[in-house]
Amino acid sequence: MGMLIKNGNVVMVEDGKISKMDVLIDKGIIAEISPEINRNDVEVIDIEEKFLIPGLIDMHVHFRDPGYTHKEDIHSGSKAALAGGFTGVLMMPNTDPPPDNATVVYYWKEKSKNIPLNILFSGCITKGRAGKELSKLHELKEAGVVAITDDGNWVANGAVFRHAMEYAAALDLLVITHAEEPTIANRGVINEGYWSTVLGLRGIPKAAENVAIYRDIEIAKITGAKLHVAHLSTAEGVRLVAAAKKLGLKVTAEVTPYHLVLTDEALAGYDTNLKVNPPLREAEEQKALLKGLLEGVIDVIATDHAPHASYEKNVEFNDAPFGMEGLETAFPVLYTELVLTKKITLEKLLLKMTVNPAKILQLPKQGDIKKGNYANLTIIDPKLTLKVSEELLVGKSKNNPFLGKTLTGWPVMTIYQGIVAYQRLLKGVQ
Ligand SMILES: NC(=O)N[C@@H](CC(=O)O)C(=O)O
Ligand SMILES: [Zn+2]
Ligand SMILES: [Zn+2]
Repeated sequence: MGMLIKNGNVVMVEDGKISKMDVLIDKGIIAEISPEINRNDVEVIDIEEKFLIPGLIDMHVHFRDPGYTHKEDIHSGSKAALAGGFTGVLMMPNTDPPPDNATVVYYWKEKSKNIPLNILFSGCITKGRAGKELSKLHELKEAGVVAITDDGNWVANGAVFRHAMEYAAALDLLVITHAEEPTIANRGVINEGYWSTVLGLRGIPKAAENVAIYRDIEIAKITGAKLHVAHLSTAEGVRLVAAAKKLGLKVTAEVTPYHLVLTDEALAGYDTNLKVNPPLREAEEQKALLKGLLEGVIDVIATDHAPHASYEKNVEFNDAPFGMEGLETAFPVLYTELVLTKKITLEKLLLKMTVNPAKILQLPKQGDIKKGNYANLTIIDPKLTLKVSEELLVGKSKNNPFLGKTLTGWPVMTIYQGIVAYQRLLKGVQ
C-alpha cells in the first residue's frame, strides 16, 4: 500500500524551494508532489506543516563491525542513523579485520541486507591500513565498494598513494583521504595553540593537515583520480581545496558538524568526549570552514560518527581514543546553531547533507524530493526541543560532544523506500 503525506513544508533541495505540498508515495517511489492530493485508498498522514526533507546521507560513519562491536555494530549504528534522519551512510573500513579484500564486504552485505537503510561500503587503500601494500582494489570494486580510504591513517608513502590513485582512476573509485602527516602531528592530542599550552597537552599543528592535503591534491593532478578530503578542519585546507577546484580537478571536501560549531576552547574541562581527530581548532579556522561551506568549496557535511565505549573514554586525556559519535544529533545541532541563528539557510544546509553526497557517491534517484526518486524522506519537527542525554541516544556508545545541550529541530520520522523505518516516541521525554 502507498502512503500520502499531507501538509508538509517540503524542501526541494536542488531547486532551493520550501513549499506547502502533499507527497504521494507508491511502491517505494515518490509518485506525485502537488499542493493538494486527496486519496482514500492509501495510508494518509498529516504532518501539520513540519518539514519534509530528503533522507539525509552521511558519507562518513564508523560502525565498528567487525571487531569492535562493543562500541557499535551494523544494527545499532543503523538505528542511530535512522533516528538521526539518515537514509544513507558510507561505512569506513577501520574494522578488524579490515576490508582490504572482498570477504569483509560480503560479511557487511549479508549482515545489512534486511536493514531499511542504504548502507554503502568503503574498502581499504592498503592492506591492513598499514600504508605499505595496495589492497585488492579490483576485487573490492567488484564486491561493490564505492570508495577507498585508510581513514584513521594517511597513506604517507607517496609512491603507494600515487599507485592507488592510478587504480582508482581506472576503476572509477572515489579516494577519501584522512589528511594528516603523522610526523608533523607527532602524537599530539589537541590542536596546537593557546589551549594546548594552557592545558599542558601535546599539540597537533594545522600544518600536519595542510601538508597532507597539498600532497594529495598534487597526486590527484597527475593521476586524474577523484579525491575527497575527509573532515576538513583548517582555513588553509579550505584554500587548497578551493584552488584545486579552480584548476578543474575532481576534488571534493567534507566538514563535520562539530568542527562547525565547537572550538578548542571547549577542551578547557579536559572532556575526553571532545578529543577527536582532526582536533577542534580556533574560532578563526571555524569561520573559514563556514565560509567555505557557504561558498561551495566544502561540498558535504559528514558526521564522522566515531563511537567509543564509556570505559574507553573515562581515562586520562592522553590515553583516551580519538572520536565523537554524532549521527543522532547532527541535524538538530546544525539546525539550532546555524539555521536558527541565520548563518545558513535550511535549503543550503540540506544541499550538503543530501544532494551533494548523493552526487559524489553517484547514487541514482536519491538525495532530493523529486517525482520518480526513491521515497527516502525525513520529517523534522522544527519546534521540538530536547535535551541531549545518554538515555535519548539509541546508538551503543554515548561519547557525544553535545550531552546536556538543549537542541531544536529533531527528526521525528524516517521513511526508507516508502516504509516507516523510524518514528520518535515522545512519551516520557521532556
Ligand atoms: N575521527 C576520529 O577521531 N576517529 C575515527 C577515525 C577517523 O575518522 O580518523 C575513529 O575511527 O574513531
Ligand atoms: Zn579520519
Ligand atoms: Zn572517520
